[in-house]
Amino acid sequence: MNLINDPLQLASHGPVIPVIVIERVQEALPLAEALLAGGVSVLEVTLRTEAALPAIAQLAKTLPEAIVGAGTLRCAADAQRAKDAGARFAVSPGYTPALGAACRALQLPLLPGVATSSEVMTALDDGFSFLKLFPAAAVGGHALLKSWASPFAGVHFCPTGGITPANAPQYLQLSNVRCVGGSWLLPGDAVRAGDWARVTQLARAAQALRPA
Ligand SMILES: O=C(O)C(=O)C[C@H](O)[C@H](O)COP(=O)(O)O
Repeated sequence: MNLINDPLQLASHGPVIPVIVIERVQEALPLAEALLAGGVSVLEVTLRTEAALPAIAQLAKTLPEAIVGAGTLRCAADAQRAKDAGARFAVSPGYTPALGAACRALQLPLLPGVATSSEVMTALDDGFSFLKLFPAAAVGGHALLKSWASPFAGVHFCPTGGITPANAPQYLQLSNVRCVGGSWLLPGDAVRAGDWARVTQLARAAQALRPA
């Protein structure tokens, strides 16, 4: 798999990329194993917690069957940290040319966040055509993506933010949506309780989601 030349391959592993927040490093391995057991192998670990980078490093080393990436990149330094930890891809809530350039220099495939037509055009200018719509539901969701299909033909999206198992099939049915992102596979109470069977069950259900 060559994610650098074709980040869209991230979407070929299943319809849902889980957005993961790791509070304690020791949760990372059981949590990732639970997702893998449910068939979900592309894992976005957000750089929102202290535990994120050590967790990415651990998962990258111990779970070669997982494709572990870093989320919430906001600047070039984040890209460097993600790469150093062993992330194989990166996701950002928004886009700046500086972040795009840093990821390219590091050969770190980037799924950049966009919320407006101008941001789509800025990302396209810099060679990114697989984009995360964020925060999807808040900025127009399904209707926005449908409106973008024609002017932005050839651009693919991973809507994230407000996606649920109930509305995911409608998003997946859009011609310009290749996968969705969401945090629902990892409910806080299940993670705190170590209820990994529930995570596996949610992962399996997510993996089975189909266009409406
Ligand atoms: O931290 C980031 O970079 C993010 O991407 C934020 C996440 O995408 C959303 O928090 C997921 O949204 P929910 O699935 O509605 O919980």
